[in-house]
Amino acid sequence: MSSRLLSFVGRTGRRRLMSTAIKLTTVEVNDKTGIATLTMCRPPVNGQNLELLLDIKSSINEIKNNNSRGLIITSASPKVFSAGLDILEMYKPDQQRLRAVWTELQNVWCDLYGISVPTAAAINGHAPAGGCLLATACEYRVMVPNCIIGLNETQLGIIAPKWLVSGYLNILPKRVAERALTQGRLFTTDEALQEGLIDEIANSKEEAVDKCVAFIGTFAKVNPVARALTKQQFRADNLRQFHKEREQDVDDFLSLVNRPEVQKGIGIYLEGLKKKANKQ
Ligand SMILES: CC/C=C\C/C=C\C/C=C\C/C=C/C(=O)SCCNC(=O)CCNC(=O)[C@H](O)C(C)(C)COP(=O)(O)OP(=O)(O)OC[C@H]1O[C@@H](n2cnc3c(N)ncnc32)[C@H](O)[C@@H]1OP(=O)(O)O
Repeated sequence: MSSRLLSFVGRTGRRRLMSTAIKLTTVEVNDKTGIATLTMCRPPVNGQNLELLLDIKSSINEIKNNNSRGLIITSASPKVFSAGLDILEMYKPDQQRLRAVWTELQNVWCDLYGISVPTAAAINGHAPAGGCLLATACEYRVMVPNCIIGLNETQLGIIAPKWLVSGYLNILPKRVAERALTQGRLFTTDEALQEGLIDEIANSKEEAVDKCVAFIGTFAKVNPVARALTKQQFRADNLRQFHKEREQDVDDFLSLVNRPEVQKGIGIYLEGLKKKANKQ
């Protein structure tokens, strides 16, 4: 939950500031299907800052505890599923906050990757880097046309840690994953379908959600405990490895981001994003 200062003029005519709690995710459970939809709502691009990550984590936990039959993750933004980590969190960072950001990204990944109910991503817009991470943590992906998805870290001069790559390796053949990661390739929707990075294309967000619901529906007649244990068997090795390395991984991330050449690169990248946005 993030707090925002609202400014208003009170009865005395003085401007007052009021702090309100704003949730950056919503959870809606469909009464008929029992499926929960987790929607990210941090305009304009669902940049994963500390508050969004905390809210995603708490929404996943809410879904874990409310007996939902499945989880669909999507975005309230019309063009972007998630632009990945909020780069502002990494530029000239406050060290404690940066540590918390990476720890929460780890938490979101392991909670989403490890949840026992069926999961699907309705990718209703672009999903680079951390956006792709969320989608690949799920069991099924449906994406709208003319968007991009992938792990582009090497393009930014950084490397994606092993746990982040493991989602990719669950889906893509090793040869395709290695080439895509070393190139920092962003796949178009059509390319992603061709390579198997996504499972289906849908013409709208609504259709994407419907297709995710249909996927989750395929488990209706499967014993949920047997399903959950089977999913766990497939994912346990990656999770075990992640838990062994997670503390070292935070230290590695911090030392990488704090390197002067990486800070310089992030500054240039941010400038490029702003210039591009101003041209549009
Ligand atoms: C740099 C990282 C350094 C060290 C990390 C080390 C290891 C970590 C390894 C892996 C973990 C994951 C990392 C990440 O997720 S890094 C983030 C990577 N994300 C990107 O490269 C995406 C950048 N964004 C885009 O390509 C486009 O915005 C996008 C295709 C998503 C949408 O395009 P659209 O045309 O719809 O919007 P824009 O006009 O480009 O953007 C609008 C607005 O939003 C700002 N913006 C965009 N993306 C981000 C972001 N990730 N963080 C912060 N802000 C972002 C953009 O600047 C515009 O702002 P404004 O000018 O103020 O309107």
